[in-house]
Amino acid sequence: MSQAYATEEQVAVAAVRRACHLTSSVFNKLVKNETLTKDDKSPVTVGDFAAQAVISSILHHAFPGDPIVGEEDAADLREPSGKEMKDRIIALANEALTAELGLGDNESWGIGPGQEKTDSELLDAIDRGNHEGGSVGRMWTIDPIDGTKGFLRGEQYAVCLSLIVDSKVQVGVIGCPNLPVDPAHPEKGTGCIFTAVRGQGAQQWTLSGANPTPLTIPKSTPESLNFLESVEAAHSSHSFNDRVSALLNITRPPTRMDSQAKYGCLARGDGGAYLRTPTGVGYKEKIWDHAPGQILVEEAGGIVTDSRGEPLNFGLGRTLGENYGVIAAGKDVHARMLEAVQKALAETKAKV
Ligand SMILES: Nc1ncnc2c1ncn2[C@@H]1O[C@H](COP(=O)(O)O)[C@@H](O)[C@H]1OP(=O)(O)O
Ligand SMILES: [Mg+2]
Ligand SMILES: [Mg+2]
Ligand SMILES: [Mg+2]
Repeated sequence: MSQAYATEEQVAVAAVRRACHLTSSVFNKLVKNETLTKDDKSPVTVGDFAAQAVISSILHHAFPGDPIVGEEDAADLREPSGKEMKDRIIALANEALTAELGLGDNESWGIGPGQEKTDSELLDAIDRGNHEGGSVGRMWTIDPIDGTKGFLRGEQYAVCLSLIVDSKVQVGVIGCPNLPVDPAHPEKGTGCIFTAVRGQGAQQWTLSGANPTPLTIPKSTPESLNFLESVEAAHSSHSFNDRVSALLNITRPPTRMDSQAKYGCLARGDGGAYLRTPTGVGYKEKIWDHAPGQILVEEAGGIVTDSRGEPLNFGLGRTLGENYGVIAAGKDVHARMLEAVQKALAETKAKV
């Protein structure tokens, strides 16, 4: 008997790999009118839309009944003013979908030469990400470009996909085209895919889907430990992390990086711990921003909770509900970190 979720993992890797090639090739060709500002003031590019179209189209061919919770929607592209951008997105998505079959690919997933899709098929694929989420049944999450600000700076970003079943993440895939394969050996170049299947461990692959390496979070000491945190101070409080670092006697400076590449780095031992603290009231974390990272860290032997020590709840809808931040670390570090976070939170409350 084959292992649980073997096909889901294979399809997810194929989809993320095609989306990674698309986003990294589009970066060099991006022009000014190919980025929009969304209602929440965050940027979205032709790369985000086209990558969601590609992943969603592949999922629809492989698992037609599965709902999708995706970050983007095609409303702006259906407006007459969005025609130029839409045409570019359709061309990019079709180029990615019709590229030659690679390792593990199957043409029944709607990919390979000759498998062009129509405009309306691809816009519908983007909009199929409108599922409301919930606690029952299967659903996929797509973040076609996580860390769009990092992508636009030419720094880290990630193509993120997960399968959630009855609120529990079962498969997670994170593609990081700009991440060094091995930080100790820059000559090996960039581009990694991280995968995890519940109960089957975590792995790092090359972008072409070769050389899987199992990942385990190494043990840390205060001297070897450092934080992985957002570049954007508006996404996670840098000063709060500094206070937690001080409480833990951490001497190394934090590594700042956009996107769920941080979870990949934690899983392979590039940094000691991931800490994300709300910067104000109102922002709710999205499930697509943490589901693949959570399973990756857990399968690499770590723990992921919020600042109360509770597991993240992926069954509440498109968001994680009220925002209590995220703490992710190896088993030996997590309890100490939780204690320090709670102490720092109590200090903050005492001040106001
Ligand atoms: N105020 C906020 N607090 C926390 N995360 C945010 C906030 N605004 C946007 N984000 C999301 O944080 C994620 C990136 O995290 P990081 O900074 O750690 O890389 C993105 O998905 C980004 O959304 P978006 O995709 O809309 O840019
Ligand atoms: Mg994101
Ligand atoms: Mg995104
Ligand atoms: Mg975004």
